[in-house]
Amino acid sequence: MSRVVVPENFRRESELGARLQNAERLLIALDFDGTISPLVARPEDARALPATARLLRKLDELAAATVASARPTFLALVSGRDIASLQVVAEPGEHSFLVGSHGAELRTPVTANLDPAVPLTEAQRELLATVTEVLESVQSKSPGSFLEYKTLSTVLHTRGMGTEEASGAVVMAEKALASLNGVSLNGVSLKHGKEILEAAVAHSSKGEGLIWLREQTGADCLLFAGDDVTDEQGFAALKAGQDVTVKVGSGETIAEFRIYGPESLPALLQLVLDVRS
Ligand SMILES: O=P(O)(O)OC[C@H]1O[C@H](O[C@H]2O[C@H](CO)[C@@H](O)[C@H](O)[C@H]2O)[C@H](O)[C@@H](O)[C@@H]1O
Repeated sequence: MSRVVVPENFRRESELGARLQNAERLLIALDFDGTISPLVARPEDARALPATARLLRKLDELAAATVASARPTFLALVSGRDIASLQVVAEPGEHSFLVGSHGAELRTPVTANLDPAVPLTEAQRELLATVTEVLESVQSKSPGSFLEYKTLSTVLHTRGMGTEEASGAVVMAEKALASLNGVSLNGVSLKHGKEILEAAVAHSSKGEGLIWLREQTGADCLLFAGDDVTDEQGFAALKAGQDVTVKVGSGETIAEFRIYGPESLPALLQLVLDVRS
């Protein structure tokens, strides 16, 4: 069971603080929607809470200042969004690593601002067009739903619909995809998230993204905070008792610690700055 840490207690949570302080090479990896930003009706309207945005800028500066030192602190955003969308809504600093599309897109600070376009194979392009057509048909029969078009996936959003209508739309989409004639769905990864169903043409996970980040940074302690079901694969890839896993908000989790929501994140980031600056 994860331990709830309320902001006022961070300083007394000696174990959490000690791991962050004692790490030689620390990496702070944060999910975006539901962690850095509160969840909102439209994906394009999501933004970091002002206090979080300010502290992320400070952590990005800390990353720049310590990168060549014996005790670096690295920062990464690890999102289900594609990197092009993440750059717009998260406005990441120049010294941050970016993991987009649930681990399928990987950028170091040096490559983060290069062309975000991901080359798709012809087969992926065709498959994405096919699943998108299916989801468009479902969406047209599901008032209140809408689609989000991403580099490697299409997402059916049901936020704002009634609970029954929303689960009906998701089931309809799953059935329609499963009954596609003559199309192999081996290349499709279906991901359930918070009031979304995503059909991706790349198989990747946040766990793979975090393993890549550890290789890139040589971090001996990695803090990962996330709110969604896809973040559980990230928690699973980390080392119990050495790394720090933080579930943001309610819901089942394998994370060791839990905070109430995005509004509690600034206190955690401030603790990181206090023990690492
Ligand atoms: O890994 P994340 O950075 O948390 O991205 C996961 C998905 O986030 C977005 O959807 C969620 O946030 C939306 C805006 O707050 C909300 O409307 C939606 O209901 C949430 O599921 C994003 O739109 C997806 O593409 C990401 O995969």
